[in-house]
Amino acid sequence: MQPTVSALNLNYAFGQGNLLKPILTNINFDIYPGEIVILMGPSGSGKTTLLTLIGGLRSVQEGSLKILNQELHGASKRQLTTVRKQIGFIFQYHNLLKCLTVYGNVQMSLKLHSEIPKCEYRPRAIALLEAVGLADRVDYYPEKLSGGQKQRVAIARALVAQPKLLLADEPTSSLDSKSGRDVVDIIQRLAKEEGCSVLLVTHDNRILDIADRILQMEDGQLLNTLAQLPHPMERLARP
Ligand SMILES: Nc1ncnc2c1ncn2[C@@H]1O[C@H](COP(=O)(O)OP(=O)(O)OP(=O)(O)O)[C@@H](O)[C@H]1O
Repeated sequence: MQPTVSALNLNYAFGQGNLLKPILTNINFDIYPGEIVILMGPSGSGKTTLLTLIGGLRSVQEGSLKILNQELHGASKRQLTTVRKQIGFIFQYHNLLKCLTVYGNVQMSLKLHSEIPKCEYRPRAIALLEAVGLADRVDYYPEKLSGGQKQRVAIARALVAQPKLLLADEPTSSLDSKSGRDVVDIIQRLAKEEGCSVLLVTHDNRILDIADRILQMEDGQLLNTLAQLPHPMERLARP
């Protein structure tokens, strides 16, 4: 089984010369198809930086980072765009467009994919909105929705094009505990149904049970490295 994400000796720094500030040091890990991995660690330890590298939103400086078999180190803008299109993103604040309805926000993701025929936009978007429990809010504007409902629209938007990888940065931090629970339950259910790998950054201890694996980051290093972890096939084989 090919990993969805594969990081090898990955280093990253902000700044240059005397002001060089190492942020990520010798990061090694893999994420396999269908796995849900939670990334935890103190504020400033480098979690968001790692997530944005994986999402092709920053350039890899040193080491290897393969996403869906595409090496991001040295990748062209075009290659990065192609990789980004295959990833679903969910951020702390849903980032919905206020001027578009719920349907319009979800449909936007599909428009990035020229291979998806226009006639499929509506049925696909509605199916996802039903899956996140918002079938009756399709034509609403975001301002009429609660925080939890907005975040569920963001999930639908992230998953509607059936990405192989979902990156979520603090998806529950702006939500009360019940809405937060609903949001991660939906992420877990849809990810498993679609065989999508998930990397989720959180400080929220209440949602750790959805993880197949938890990675701890401290001062830009992963504490539990790949070498100490069982291979996913081994885990699956256990009773
Ligand atoms: N654009 C930037 N330029 C310089 N330093 C930065 C930049 N962005 C982040 N940093 C620094 O990099 C370090 C890691 O930041 P990062 O946002 O990845 O941490 P984090 O673990 O996600 O933190 P939090 O949990 O608070 O979101 C921090 O010390 C931060 O100040």
